[in-house]
Amino acid sequence: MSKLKIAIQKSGRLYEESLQLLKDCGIFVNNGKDQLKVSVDNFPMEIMYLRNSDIPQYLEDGVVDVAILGENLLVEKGKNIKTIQQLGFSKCRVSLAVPKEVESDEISYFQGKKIATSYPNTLKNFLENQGIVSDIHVISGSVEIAPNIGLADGICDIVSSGSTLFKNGLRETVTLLKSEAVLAQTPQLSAEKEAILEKFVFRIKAVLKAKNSKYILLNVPNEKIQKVAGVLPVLKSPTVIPLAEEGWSSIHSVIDEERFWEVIDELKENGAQDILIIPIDKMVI
Ligand SMILES: Nc1ncnc2c1ncn2[C@@H]1O[C@H](COP(=O)(O)OP(=O)(O)OP(=O)(O)O)[C@@H](O)[C@H]1O
Ligand SMILES: O=P(O)(O)OC[C@H]1O[C@H](OP(=O)(O)OP(=O)(O)O)[C@H](O)[C@@H]1O
Ligand SMILES: [Mg+2]
Repeated sequence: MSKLKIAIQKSGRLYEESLQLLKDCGIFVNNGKDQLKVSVDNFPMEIMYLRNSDIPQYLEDGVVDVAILGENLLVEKGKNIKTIQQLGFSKCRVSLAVPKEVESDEISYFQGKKIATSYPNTLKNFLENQGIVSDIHVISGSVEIAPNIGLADGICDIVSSGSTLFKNGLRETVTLLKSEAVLAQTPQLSAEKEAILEKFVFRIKAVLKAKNSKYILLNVPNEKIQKVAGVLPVLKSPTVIPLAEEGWSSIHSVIDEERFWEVIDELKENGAQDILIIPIDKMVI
């Protein structure tokens, strides 16, 4: 029987959460990461631990079937690779930054300037579209140090919290793109592997949906059920269960975590009491 070969990052920003996602999907990995290729007992899958930056090539060549990698890398490598699913972690952006003394926020600042980056293709395409000609200097890491050591006038690199820029006396000016971890696939998959992938993606969707949703329980006087239920953004319609105390009911529903904070005051104003919010493990709808 076929196994779906999945590449995940060997170590780095994506490693922990990629493994956690597999675990949440009920896929239990047998060995530690010292082995570069490991099998799975309870799902037709084989895991390869690779460098994030090598993964696009492996996908294009069909050496691996699917992979979890940073979306920004697919843009950089420009490969013919299909993104199947956004995974919601390792969120970052690729941005231009300048020494904090530079006043300009404009892309025109970079005209004729030297820019250090690990993402030359992304930068080159962006500058071309903007009609800016710069001298791109490629370095593979610690890009933020470049302006301080006189290597460049600015940089183009990954920014998340912005603390690396801050510590190095730099300031983000222009965002080229936003990125997060994605599940991507090789151009050609056998029907058998497609079927395994479909099961895998089904599980991922259930996990992601559950992460963003919460189970909500609240008590309400019967005459206010309609009003409170009207405030709740529900899946279908809320479950209403009578309480032992006459004239009161318990309403159960599922709510987007973000929406909860939006509607909490409205729920209370409309008579909801004893509100409980509970995490959901998996959600299949
Ligand atoms: N500070 C950050 N915050 C959030 N996501 C990040 C951050 N830095 C990088 N990423 C994302 O995680 C991915 C992996 O980054 P990481 O620095 O671990 O590896 P890498 O340097 O790209 O590659 P390799 O595995 O080849 O050494 C990046 O492609 C990007 O999408
Ligand atoms: O905005 P921040 O939250 O500070 O994150 C941005 C930093 O994170 C990444 O480096 P990483 O720590 O992955 O080191 P690396 O260069 O060795 O990959 C990136 O290259 C930036 O330097
Ligand atoms: Mg990095």
